[in-house]
Amino acid sequence: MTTSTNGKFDRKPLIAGNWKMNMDHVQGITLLQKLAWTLADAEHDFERVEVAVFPPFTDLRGVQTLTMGDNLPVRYGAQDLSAQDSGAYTGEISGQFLSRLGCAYVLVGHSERRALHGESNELLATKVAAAYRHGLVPVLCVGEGLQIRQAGTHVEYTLEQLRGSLAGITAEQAETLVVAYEPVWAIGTGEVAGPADAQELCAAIRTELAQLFGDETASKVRVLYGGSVKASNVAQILAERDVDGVLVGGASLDAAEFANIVRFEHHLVTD
Ligand SMILES: O=C[C@H](O)COP(=O)(O)O
Repeated sequence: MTTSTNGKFDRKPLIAGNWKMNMDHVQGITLLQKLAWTLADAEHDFERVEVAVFPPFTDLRGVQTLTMGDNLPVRYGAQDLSAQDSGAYTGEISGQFLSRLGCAYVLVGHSERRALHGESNELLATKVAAAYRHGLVPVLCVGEGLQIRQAGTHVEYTLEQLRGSLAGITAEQAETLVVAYEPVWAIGTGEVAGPADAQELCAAIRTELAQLFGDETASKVRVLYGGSVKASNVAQILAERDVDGVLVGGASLDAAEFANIVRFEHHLVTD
């Protein structure tokens, strides 16, 4: 995109779909084909707005096949990875395997993994390091629950997650980092954070990144918002200065809806 005075448009918007534990390998292919056709019909410019999907592990080989060559420039990643590289870790998936399957990204520390699998900031820092070791870009998820939001400590809580989960990474590694701010109270609930709420936290995250890694690095990091994003609310959220994209759950399972989210700039023109 072209340069703007605030620098936002130096960062290519990223529209990411997290399929969670939905879509088996056959359904996943069908969904991605529908998305491809819809975006092709709309002549979507993937150079302008990047599209990525995060299917279940078992879908990744099929997604790789479908996106090979230049036919479908959708990028993809896994929803988690092991902190280890190989060995006796039954049930774990190495970043090395993901890399060999053509993954560009990997989600790290999604709130569902933090809550359901007890993933701590300390563990997540080792997963972030593993992602970089294997050439994957981590999409680090942070965000507060309802009680913390109601207590008014959401900014400090989220920044603590950020600092803890990035412990040990270098400024050079951080340049490619993606952070997703996802308030837990807005995930799958239909409750969407207002654009001003999203901006407040995304800006606070960028300021913290600047303190950790310097202004230049922080200006390159893409900070996404996630939580009940739909085609009807995405344009307002992405109009905010520090929001560089969205991480979409439920609405990414519907090809037409997700394609409309990808085409958010058209809503800006027509809304
Ligand atoms: O990873 C995606 C988020 O958990 C948001 O999910 P949602 O769009 O269904 O609220």
